[in-house]
Amino acid sequence: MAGVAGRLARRWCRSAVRRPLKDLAICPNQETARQNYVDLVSSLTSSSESSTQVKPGADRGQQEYENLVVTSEDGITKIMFNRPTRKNAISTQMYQEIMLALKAASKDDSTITVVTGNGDYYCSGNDLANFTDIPPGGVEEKAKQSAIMLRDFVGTFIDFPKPLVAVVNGPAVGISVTILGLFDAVYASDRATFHTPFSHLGLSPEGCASYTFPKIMGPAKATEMLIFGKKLTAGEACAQGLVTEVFPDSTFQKEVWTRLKAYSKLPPNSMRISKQVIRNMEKEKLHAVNAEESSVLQERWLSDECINATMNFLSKKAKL
Ligand SMILES: CCCCCC/C=C/C(=O)SCCNC(=O)CCNC(=O)[C@H](O)C(C)(C)COP(=O)(O)OP(=O)(O)OC[C@H]1O[C@@H](n2cnc3c(N)ncnc32)[C@H](O)[C@@H]1OP(=O)(O)O
Repeated sequence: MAGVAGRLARRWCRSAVRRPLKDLAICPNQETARQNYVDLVSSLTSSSESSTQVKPGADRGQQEYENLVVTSEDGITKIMFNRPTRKNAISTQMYQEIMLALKAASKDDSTITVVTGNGDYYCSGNDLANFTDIPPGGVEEKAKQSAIMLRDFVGTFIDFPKPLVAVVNGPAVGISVTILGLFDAVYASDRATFHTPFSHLGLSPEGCASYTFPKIMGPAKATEMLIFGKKLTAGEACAQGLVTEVFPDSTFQKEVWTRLKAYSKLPPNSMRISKQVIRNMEKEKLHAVNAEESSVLQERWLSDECINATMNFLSKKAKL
């Protein structure tokens, strides 16, 4: 395994050159109730003050990321996955970039944050080549590092303080589907599909889907997705409550962005506080679920079922 993995790693792994990223502090997401009240009243009573809190993107430079395009305009920060030739598969570096981009968005002056994909896919999930980059500590160490990264990655979505919207422009696979349960709205093109083939890959659910999916769609439908790997159309995902609304692909971008621009003009503090009210009771539970899922996956990654499925994909013997 180590020899094959090493050869595949050399073939697959990206250059070690990393573009430096600005060190971004995490914005405290728990203000005092008093401050929230003062902010909220200010935003509702003073339109001029509210507009200073939501500056359009003119004064914002575009942050440099290797695998994302992040822009901020009209009160909306857009985080776009940008590895279209890899169907926007999430590499190790990309997980880090997404976390940085979300942390930056959580404290910028936008009101809404949108996640979307560049090209024909929304995202094909975890980059299966991530597991070929074996550290000196071996596969056990790799599994441990991956579990920590996964827990941090999903935790960033759990804690995200503003309305978070997914604009699902095409097929979505794996972790890009499971974390949708942590978004506040999901708009999908009718070209999009939703696929979590964990059993096919010898894996188990992450992204808190083991908790959010049964809650959203009921245990029986969640089983079909998370255990049997049933791929849903956008219409099916909408009927089951995972997707907010489906649009024809021909008008998808225009319709969704028109709507989001209107929503972004709503008072930002009010939206943020409403999100807290809706989500905060669940946060502790979600972090516990995230920790448990990550720890179970740490074991799964070392299983023969998972290693064989990954090797089959990387050696071009299998696709979904
Ligand atoms: C480590 C931290 C956390 C891990 C969390 C656990 C996460 C779990 C998951 O996300 S499970 C889901 C994993 N994803 C997959 O299994 C998808 C694998 N990809 C495919 O089956 C297919 O590529 C496809 C169905 C998505 C698209 O098929 P097709 O339209 O025929 O395109 P290509 O296969 O030719 O794709 C183009 C190019 O991209 C490479 N690629 C696509 N997806 C991935 C991927 N997920 N990982 C690695 N590489 C991917 C594909 O191999 C092609 O490469 P090539 O041009 O042949 O070199």
